Amino acid sequence: MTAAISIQRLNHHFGTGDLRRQVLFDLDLEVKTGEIVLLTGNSGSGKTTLLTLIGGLRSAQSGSLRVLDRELVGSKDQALTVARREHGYIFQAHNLHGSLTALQNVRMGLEMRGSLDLPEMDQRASAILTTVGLGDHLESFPDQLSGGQKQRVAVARALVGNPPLVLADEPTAALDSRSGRDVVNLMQRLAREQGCTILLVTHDNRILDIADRTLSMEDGRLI
Ligand SMILES: Nc1ncnc2c1ncn2[C@@H]1O[C@H](COP(=O)(O)OP(=O)(O)OP(=O)(O)O)[C@@H](O)[C@H]1O
Repeated sequence: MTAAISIQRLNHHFGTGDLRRQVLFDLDLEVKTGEIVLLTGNSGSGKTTLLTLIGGLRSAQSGSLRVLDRELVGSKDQALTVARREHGYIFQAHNLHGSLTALQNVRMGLEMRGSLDLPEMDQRASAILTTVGLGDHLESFPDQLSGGQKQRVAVARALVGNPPLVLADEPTAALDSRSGRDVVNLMQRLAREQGCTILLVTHDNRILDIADRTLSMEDGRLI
């Protein structure tokens, strides 16, 4: 299997001058295509920083960071924008648009790609919402949905475009154990069906069993 993510000697600093501080130290990591990898570690250990670098949400400074066969260290903003379109993101605070229905929120996951017409986008959005158990809530607005339902909309939006890589930052943190379990089971099932790679940051011990591999970070290092 080829690597979806390949990292060598990755370092990262925040700030400049006297305030410059190193937060990631000499990371090496390979994640294979189709692998589900969980990333755990104490608060402040660097998990989110690593996830945002892999996702092209911030610029990688040194070492090598290859994601889906694209080198991100030294990449221009434009190349990072192109890279970002290939990933699905799921965040703790689901980031749904309050003025859009569940269907319209999920459709946004396809609109960025720009290759499908409206009826086809609606059909795919509605199909994946049905898969996540929200077929009866296509026209619901986020504030008409429970936390678990909103998170399932966010999962549907991240996965609707069949991204080869899904990055998730504490997707279950705001959920009770039953909803959290539903959300990760769903991610796992869709990942297996679509063959995508998942990297998931979590403090949630209840979901460790979905992983092919669990990594831990401490003070900016992978241990
Ligand atoms: N934009 C920033 N500017 C300066 N320092 C930052 C910035 N973002 C994060 N840091 C620092 O980098 C370190 C790693 O933070 P990061 O958010 O990656 O940790 P984390 O493991 O995801 O923590 P948590 O589990 O609390 O989300 C912390 O010391 C944090 O204070």
